[in-house]
Amino acid sequence: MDREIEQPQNEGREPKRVSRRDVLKMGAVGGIGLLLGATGLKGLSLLDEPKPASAKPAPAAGTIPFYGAHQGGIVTPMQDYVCMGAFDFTTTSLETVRKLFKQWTDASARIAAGEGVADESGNALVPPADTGETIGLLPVRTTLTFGLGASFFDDRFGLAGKRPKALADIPAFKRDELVPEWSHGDVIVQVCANDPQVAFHAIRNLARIARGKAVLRWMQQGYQRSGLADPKGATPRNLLGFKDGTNNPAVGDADVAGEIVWAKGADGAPWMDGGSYMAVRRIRMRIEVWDRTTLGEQEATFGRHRDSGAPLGQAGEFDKADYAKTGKNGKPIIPADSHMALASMGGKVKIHRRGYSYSNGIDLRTGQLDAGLLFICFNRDPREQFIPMQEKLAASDRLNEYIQHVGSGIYAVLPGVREGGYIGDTLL
Ligand SMILES: C=CC1=C(C)c2cc3[nH]c(cc4nc(cc5[nH]c(cc1n2)c(C)c5CCC(=O)O)C(CCC(=O)O)=C4C)c(C)c3C=C
Ligand SMILES: [Fe+2]
Repeated sequence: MDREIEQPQNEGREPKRVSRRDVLKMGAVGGIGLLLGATGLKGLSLLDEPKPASAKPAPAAGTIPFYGAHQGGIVTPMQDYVCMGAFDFTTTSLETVRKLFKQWTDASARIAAGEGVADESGNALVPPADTGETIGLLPVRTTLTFGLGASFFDDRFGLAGKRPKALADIPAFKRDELVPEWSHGDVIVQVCANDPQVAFHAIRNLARIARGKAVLRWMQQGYQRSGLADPKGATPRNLLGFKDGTNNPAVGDADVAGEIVWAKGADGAPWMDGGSYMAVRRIRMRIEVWDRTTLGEQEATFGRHRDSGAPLGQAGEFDKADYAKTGKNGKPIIPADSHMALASMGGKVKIHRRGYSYSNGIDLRTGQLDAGLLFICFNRDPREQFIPMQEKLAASDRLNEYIQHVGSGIYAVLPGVREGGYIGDTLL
C-alpha cells in the first residue's frame, strides 16, 4: 500500500498526542513541568489507559512510516520543504558502508517517527546523541529517501558488476554549465518535511553519524509555499511565478506509478525491484532578466497562462492543451518551442516531478539573486524518460534564455526497507 495515501494532509497542525516516551523524554531534559502545563491532566490521563502488552505506541500525528515496500518521498504527496544532501565515502571498506547504512536506517526510522536519532545517555561528560533542534517538534510528515550515485559502483567496493544499466551516465547536455561541487555524489539523501528545521536536522545528524566514513559533498535546501500560506494545497508556483506540477502524472494510482516510477527486478537489476531513479538538476533562474520580460512572452515561454495556470487558449488549469489550435496569424497558440509543448514529448514519455524552489542569497560576483529550481524527478528508466526529455529541452526550449543548469546528478533510489532490514540490504 502506498504510505502517503494513509496520511492526513494537515500534519503539523493537529494537536499532539502525548506518549509515555514523550513524557519520559521531557522529564529527562527537565521539561516535564512545561509538558504538564501545556497538556494539563487530560494529557496525563493518556498514560493511565490500559494497553495490551503487545500494543505498539500509536505513531504521532503526521508520521509517514519509514519502513515499507517503497521508500517515502517519491510518490508521497509533496511536503513543504526539502533538504537534499549528497555524501561521498571516505572509507573503502564495504563492511563499514554496510554498518553505516544500518546506523542510518535506525536513525531515519526514529527521525520519521519524530524522535531523536538515538536514546540519550544523560551523561554530561559526552556530547548528546542527538543535536537537539527538533526536541518537542512533531514529525511533520518527514520522509528520508536514499539513493546511490554512479560513483558508488566504481572499483572501491567491488560492486561495479551490480551497477544497473538504467543508472546511466548523464550525457553533457547543450548549454550545461555544471559545477562539480554541486553535482553527483556516492549517496544522496532527500529529506522532505513540513518544517525546514526538521529537514535540516535529519541531514545534519546523518552527517554526524557518518563521521570518519562519509562526508557531505553538497547540500541544498528548498521550499514551496507552506501549508499555512495555502491551506487548500493548490498547485505551488515556482520563482518565475507559474504554477508548477499541474500536469504531473497521477502517481497516487498504483498502475500509473508502476509504469512511470517504479523499477522492476525484470528491468535488469533484481536488487532495484521497487526502487526508482532520481534525476536532480540545480537550475538557476535569471530572475532579473525574467522580471523585465513582458507577460505575453512569459506565457509563451511556458505555453500556459500565468495566473490561472491554464494552457494557452484554455480557461482552466487542468484543461487539456490543444497543440494543434492556431491563432489568427495561423501559428499554434501554444508555441512549438514553449517549455510545455516540448516537455510533453507528444504524450509518449512521462516523468514524475517533485522539485522545490531554492534561494541562496546573492551571487557576490554580480549582485544578482542566486535562486532557482532544485529540479527533482523520479522515473523507472532515465534512458527512456528523463534523458531524452532533457536532451529535447536543452536543444530548443524557449525557457533556456532564462535558466542555467549548474548542478546535476542521477541516483538509483533503493527499494523500501522492511522492518528489521536496512537501507541497501538488497544490494549489500
Ligand atoms: C527534463 C525535464 C524537465 C526540466 C529540467 C524542467 C525544468 C523546469 N520546468 C519549469 C516549469 C514548468 N514545467 C512545466 C511542465 C513540465 N516540465 C517538465 C519537465 C521538465 N521541466 C514536464 C514533463 C512538464 C509537463 C509537460 C506536460 O506534459 O504538460 C510547467 C507547466 C505546468 C506543469 O505541468 O507543471 C512549468 C511552469 C521550470 C521553471 C524549470 C526550470 C527551472
Ligand atoms: Fe518543467
